[in-house]
Amino acid sequence: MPVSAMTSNGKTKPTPEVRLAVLGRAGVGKSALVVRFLTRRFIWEYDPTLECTYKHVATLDDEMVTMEILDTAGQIETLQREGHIRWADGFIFVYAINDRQSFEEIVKLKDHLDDVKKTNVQCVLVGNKVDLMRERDVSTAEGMKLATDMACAFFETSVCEGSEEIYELFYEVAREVKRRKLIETKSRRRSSAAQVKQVFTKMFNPNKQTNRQSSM
Ligand SMILES: Nc1nc2c(ncn2[C@@H]2O[C@H](COP(=O)(O)OP(=O)(O)OP(=O)(O)O)[C@@H](O)[C@H]2O)c(=O)[nH]1
Repeated sequence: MPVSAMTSNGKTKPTPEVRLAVLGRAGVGKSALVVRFLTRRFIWEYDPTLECTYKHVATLDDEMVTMEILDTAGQIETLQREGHIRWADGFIFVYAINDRQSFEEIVKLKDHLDDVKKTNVQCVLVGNKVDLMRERDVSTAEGMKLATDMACAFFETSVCEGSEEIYELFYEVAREVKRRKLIETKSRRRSSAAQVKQVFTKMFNPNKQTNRQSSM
């Protein structure tokens, strides 16, 4: 059921919804990241095969927003992943800094996303497990470079240590999605207002076009 917020004139309006999907190779810490964001707690083990969607109401820039967060499983069929991509408005790409393959997989995931969405999407890139510094296999500079190529923000996190970036990154992508939706709504309204104007012009000035043609 959609969540509602009370407006200043006493009416209720549904809060905008932002759907986020968390993508990345198995074992990079996607479930841990989502659970840390929602509960501020770290749980060491999760069922790797489980996919979960969570609903979370947050206050973003003085407005309530309902966030739906899909924690995907690392190993899934392409068709299933396409379904996730179509469902979501924004994406959190996660790799582990001690797992080079997980970093390389991000490029493939982003390409797949671009193929399915065929439009610019809001996303962030996350290099997790920075507490395992000695096992580091992907440098911060490489992460930053990839984020620049993907035109998105970059965060390094340690979900087990609970770095503040975890909260920031969810809000960053939700804020971007909200902004895009607002722009889309405005331009939709503008184009339907233009259509209405055109209909009225035709109804009340049926000869307008003819006159213009004859005066040429
Ligand atoms: N050291 C360390 N371990 C972490 C961190 N985040 C997650 N882990 C551990 O990494 C393992 C995998 O974490 P998950 O959250 O299950 O990873 P996942 O990406 O959801 O994996 P799948 O569900 O298989 O796709 C678990 O043992 C976590 O405890 C972190 O920041 N540091």
